Amino acid sequence: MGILLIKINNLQIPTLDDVDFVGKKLLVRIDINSPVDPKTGELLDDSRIKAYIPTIKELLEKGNSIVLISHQGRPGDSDFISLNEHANLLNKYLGFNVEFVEDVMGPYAREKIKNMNKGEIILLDNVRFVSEELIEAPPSQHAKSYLVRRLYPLFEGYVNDAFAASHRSQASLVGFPMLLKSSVGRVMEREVSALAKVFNPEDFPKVFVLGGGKVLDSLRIIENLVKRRLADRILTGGLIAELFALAKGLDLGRENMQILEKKGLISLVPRARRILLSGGPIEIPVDFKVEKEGGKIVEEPSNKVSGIIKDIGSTTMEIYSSFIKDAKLIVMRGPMGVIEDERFRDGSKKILENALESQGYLIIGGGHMISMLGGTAEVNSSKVHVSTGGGALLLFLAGETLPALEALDISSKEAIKK
Ligand SMILES: Nc1ncnc2c1ncn2[C@@H]1O[C@H](COP(=O)(O)OP(=O)(O)O)[C@@H](O)[C@H]1O
Ligand SMILES: O=C(OP(=O)(O)O)[C@H](O)COP(=O)(O)O
Repeated sequence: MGILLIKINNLQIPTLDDVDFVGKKLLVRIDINSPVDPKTGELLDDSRIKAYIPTIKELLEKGNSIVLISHQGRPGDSDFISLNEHANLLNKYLGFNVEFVEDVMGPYAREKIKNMNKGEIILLDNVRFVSEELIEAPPSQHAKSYLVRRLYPLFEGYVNDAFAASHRSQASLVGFPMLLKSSVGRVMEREVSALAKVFNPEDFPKVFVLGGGKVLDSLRIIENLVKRRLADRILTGGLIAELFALAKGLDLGRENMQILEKKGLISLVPRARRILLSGGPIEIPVDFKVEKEGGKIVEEPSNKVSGIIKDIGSTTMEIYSSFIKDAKLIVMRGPMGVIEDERFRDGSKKILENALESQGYLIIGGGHMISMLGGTAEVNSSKVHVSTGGGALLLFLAGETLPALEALDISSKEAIKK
């Protein structure tokens, strides 16, 4: 092994400078999971796709042939789609042909991989089409999965560049490093080194703005932040705000309750209440923008909600903006509302504008909020870190060990046996 290992939380993780990936056939786990328009099925943002171009180019320039593997969405959701469109975008940004293989581990995919020539590149289809991928299990168990056993013998090395998925202990993230020589790619390397530099737990006040739809992840994140006293204020939006509103005893009306129930979120109310009782600095919206029967859009105070909640209201925007203005460090993940609908983008837009104008350092993550940046070219990189991660970013900042990084650490220590 080489010498440029990244050291975090006592883990030692090899980078591409530590491994001899030259002229090899490599499996490269990326995370190009992107927001999707539920009406048209089109990708709403391609920043995660663009982020991988340097890693891919570097590996190809070193004479490797590479097979890209990624997930997209979750079964049952409207963004659970094939990676066909992603392949077209990779083609466009790389400037040469990425072959899209509409299969993950079947005979067709394996044959294609076996017959690859040096310098060729394949994108496999959505790895979550294989049900084993969705199981959260330790690396040793995933190393025995069909997915890993079918694919690993075809490769000479594994690169994990999927920072945004590194909080998942899933087969394509933790299984392969148990059997193949492994390293992180440039995206993962950039994220962990940049975040270690810009996130100073001593900075004060630290404001976290957490919205979006992944409520279970957000609860886990908030529990960590509160336990380690890392946040001075946690401003909630999206579905997580609704959960904390219920935990504070607010009545959100029959329709919102039905929506939350359908998503299985009501059972999380006691957990949210425990966070509040332990003194968690949680702020909830004082008003919401709601859609009433017949499609009328109005703002309603949080204690008198009757329509379906779709965004934060304008008084909340003002209050949240004042907290953001005074912050030394702002961490933002997940939109304030249903941003796929133009009528409910204002809350996220206003909060983001204020964060970009503030004197504080801004760390922003999660595909949906990043899509609101409209291309990161204009962002001042000395004041803003645009992360490819959302949940992974927050858990990393909150001090959790991420399973995919842990697997690479185990892999590097076991390398001698490979
Ligand atoms: N009040 C709300 N009700 C339902 N869905 C919401 C609400 N607010 C935000 N969302 C949804 O949350 C989703 C984004 O959440 P998430 O995937 O957690 O964010 P990110 O991709 O940025 O990490 C969007 O599809 C958005 O429509
Ligand atoms: O988009 C992702 O996470 P994020 O919404 O927290 O940024 C990752 O691709 C992980 O996806 P998952 O949360 O369905 O495991």
